[in-house]
Amino acid sequence: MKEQKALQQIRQQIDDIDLHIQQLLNKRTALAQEVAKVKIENGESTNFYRPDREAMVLRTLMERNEGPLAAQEVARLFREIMSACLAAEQPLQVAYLGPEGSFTQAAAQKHFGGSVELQSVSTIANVFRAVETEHACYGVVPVENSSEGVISHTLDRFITSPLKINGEVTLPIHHYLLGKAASLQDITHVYAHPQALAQCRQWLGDQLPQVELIPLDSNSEAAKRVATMGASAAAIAASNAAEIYGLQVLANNIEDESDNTTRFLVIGAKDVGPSGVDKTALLVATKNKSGALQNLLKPLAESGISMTRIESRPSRKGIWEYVFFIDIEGHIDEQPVAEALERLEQESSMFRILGSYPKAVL
Ligand SMILES: C=C(O[C@@H]1C=C(C(=O)O)C=C[C@H]1O)C(=O)O
Repeated sequence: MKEQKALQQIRQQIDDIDLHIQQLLNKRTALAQEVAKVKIENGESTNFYRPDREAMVLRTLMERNEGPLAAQEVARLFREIMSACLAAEQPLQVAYLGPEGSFTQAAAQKHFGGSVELQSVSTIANVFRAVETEHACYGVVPVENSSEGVISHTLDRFITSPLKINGEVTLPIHHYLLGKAASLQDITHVYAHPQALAQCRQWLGDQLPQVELIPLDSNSEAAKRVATMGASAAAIAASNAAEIYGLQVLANNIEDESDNTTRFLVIGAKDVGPSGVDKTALLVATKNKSGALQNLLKPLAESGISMTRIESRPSRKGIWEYVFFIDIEGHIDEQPVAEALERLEQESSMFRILGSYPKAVL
């Protein structure tokens, strides 16, 4: 009886707080709508998304958090609040490498929250096209995996696309073997994206040494296909693909590296302002790979700008032997970065800034 009363009192307090939270959320939404009005008055387009501002809001929340809610949880909740506020200004269309249930969809959701309109697109090239043709405001594509390296399809599209990098998302990746087989012995074919096949190479070699491995455009495409096939077919995909396509989980966490992580890029048509903790991606070419590369990178080293990644790819244009994808820390609007890049540009035969964007917060 006493316990019941105590619970009742606590729940009354929770109800009161919920009322306040709800009123405050509606006030916050109304203010976001006011921001939208001001943006329209200033002649901005109806794309109100500001990744720099959102990153700043999330970082501030995490820094000042005193618990008992974990900072990561607070950020996740506010990610959703901002997503809802933005949708109340104007819903965003975001194209991602599908089909439904793909890791890229999970990355898009993690970055934009649940209130955006997600559009499933069949290839990386089509994600770029959807944004280039303004069928979507933003796109999300995978760019590198911690165990398998770079996704060259994505990098190669930047050589010809005018789009900018507006953000990054990192996602821990766990692979599942999905299908209808009663036992692993019944499986003769395994379908998946080449990256997933590579990330599970050892497990497949140990557990299914005889099967034929068939590469497809995406893991969820593999799950979708396997759903129409007999019990000898299996797919490697994310766990949520099992539910979406009505398949059984035959084995879980089959990736060879337990800390397997994929990094995704958010692409858009516009530049993003500085958020205080940013990265800049460059596309640079030299005529002579070995000698010129050192000169190219000297301005960065001399300005103390840290380079977080360099990747070389064949230029595909014939004029240059190689192009380099370089990631550095800092935003192009910061003076030391701008100065170093000006010098770097002088050393290169082609130079493009693919975008300055906030470092992933979540
Ligand atoms: C409200 C704004 O618009 C959007 C919504 C935001 C929010 O809910 O805090 C932040 C940035 C924008 O994506 C704004 O620009 O401040």
